[in-house]
Amino acid sequence: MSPLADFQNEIYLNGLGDERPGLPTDLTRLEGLAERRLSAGAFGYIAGSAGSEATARANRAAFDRLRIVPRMLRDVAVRDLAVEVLGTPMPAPVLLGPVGVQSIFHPDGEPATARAAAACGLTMVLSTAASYTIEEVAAANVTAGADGGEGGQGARWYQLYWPKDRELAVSFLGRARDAGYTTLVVTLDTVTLAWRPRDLDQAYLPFLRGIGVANYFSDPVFQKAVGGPVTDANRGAALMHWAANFGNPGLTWDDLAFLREHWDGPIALKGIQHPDDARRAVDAGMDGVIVSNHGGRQVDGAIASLDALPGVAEAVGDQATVLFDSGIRTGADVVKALALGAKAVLLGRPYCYGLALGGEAGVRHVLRCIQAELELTLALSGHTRPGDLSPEVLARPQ
Ligand SMILES: Cc1cc2nc3c(=O)[nH]c(=O)nc-3n(C[C@H](O)[C@H](O)[C@H](O)COP(=O)(O)O)c2cc1C
Ligand SMILES: O=C(O)C(=O)c1ccccc1
Repeated sequence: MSPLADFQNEIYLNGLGDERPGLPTDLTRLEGLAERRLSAGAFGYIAGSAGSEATARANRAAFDRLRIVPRMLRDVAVRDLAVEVLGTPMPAPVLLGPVGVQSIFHPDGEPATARAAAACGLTMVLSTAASYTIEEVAAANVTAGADGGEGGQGARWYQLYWPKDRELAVSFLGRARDAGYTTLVVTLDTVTLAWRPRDLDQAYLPFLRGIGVANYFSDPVFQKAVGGPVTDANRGAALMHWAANFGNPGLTWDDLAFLREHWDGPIALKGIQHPDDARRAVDAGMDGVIVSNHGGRQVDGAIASLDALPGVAEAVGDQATVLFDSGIRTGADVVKALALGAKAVLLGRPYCYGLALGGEAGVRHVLRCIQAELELTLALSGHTRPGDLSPEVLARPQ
C-alpha cells in the first residue's frame, strides 16, 4: 500500500504536471475565501452564530485544548476507516450534516452536495429546510455509471424539523421513505430560531426570500392548508403559514412515541448535550443521539459540544449510537471526537464553504481532504481503525 492517502497521492502526482488543487487543503482557510465570494447576507447566515458567538468560539477552543499523543512502531501499513452507523455502511466515519437553504451558497444547492456525497460514498443528511425538494435531492444523489449514465444510489438520511402540523410531519416522513432515505434525524435544538445578530443586523432571512421552503410548498398537506398550490396570489399567505408552522416549542419527550410509530427505520435525536437527555432518548426507544449545539447557532453561552461529548457517551454506553458535530474542521478534529466516544461525525460549515467556492467539485474537494487527513492523522498517531481510538489517545495539557 502507498504510504500516501489516495487524495494526497493524486495531488502530488498532478503536481508533477504542474497542476494544483483549486482550493486550499487546509479547510480552515475556506471561510475567508467564501466571504469574498458570497453576498454579505449569505455569508453572515452561514458564518454567524447566536448572540456574541461565544459558544461558536468555545466549540473550536475545546478542540484546541485537547491534543493527540502519537504512538510509534505499531504497524499502520494497512488502514481501514470503514464503519457501519445505524445500519448504513460508510467508507469513513464522516457524514454531511443537515444544512438548509444551500442555494444561498451556490445555485446548484443540495443536488450538487448530493452528487458529491454519492461520488465519495458518504452519507448526506438532507434538511427539511432544503432549497430543493426531498425528491429532487434524491434524484441527484447517485453516482455516475461507467457509461456516463446513472450508477448506484447514494446513502440518504433525512433530517426532520418537526412542524406544528402533525399531518405535515407524517407527509414529510412518507416522502422521505419513498425517496430512499433510510434513517431519520430529528433536530430538537431549533424549536425556534435563536437571536442571531449578524442576520438581524442585515435583516437577512432566507425564508422570507422564498429559500428553504421547497419541501413545504411542494407538500400536498401544506398545499391543502393554504388552499391549493402556491402561486403568486397566495405566496405571502403561504410564507406566513410556513413561519407559523416551522417550529414547535411545545414538544415534549412524550411526543417521540408518535415519531416512532410513523418511521420504521433508525431514529437519531440531534442537539443532545446533557447526559440525562441522552438517557431519555434511549428510554424513548431512539437508536442514536447526535451531540451538537448546532454550531453555536442556537444557545449562546452554551457548553462547547466537544465538552458535552464524554458525559453523553458515558450515559448512553452501548445502548445507542453516539454521533457528534459542531466545530469539526480537520482530520485531527475527527480523531478527537471519535476518541471521546463518537461513532462518526457530521460536517457542517466546511462543506458548505466548498459548495460556495466550487459547487459540486468544491464539496468533493472538502470531503476528500477531510478523509485523507483523517486517515493520515490516525495512522501517524499509531492507529489503523476508528475503533482503535479511546480517551487515552488524548492529553489535556495544562
Ligand atoms: C447555514 C447553516 C444551516 C443549517 N441548517 C440546519 C438544518 O436545516 N437542520 C439542522 O439540523 N441543522 C442545521 N444546521 C446545523 C448543522 O447541522 C450542524 O449542527 C452545524 O453546522 C455544526 O457546526 P459547524 O458547522 O460549526 O461544525 C445548519 C448550520 C448552518 C451553518
Ligand atoms: O440556520 C440554521 O441553523 C438552521 O438550522 C435552519 C433553520 C431553518 C431553516 C434553515 C436552516
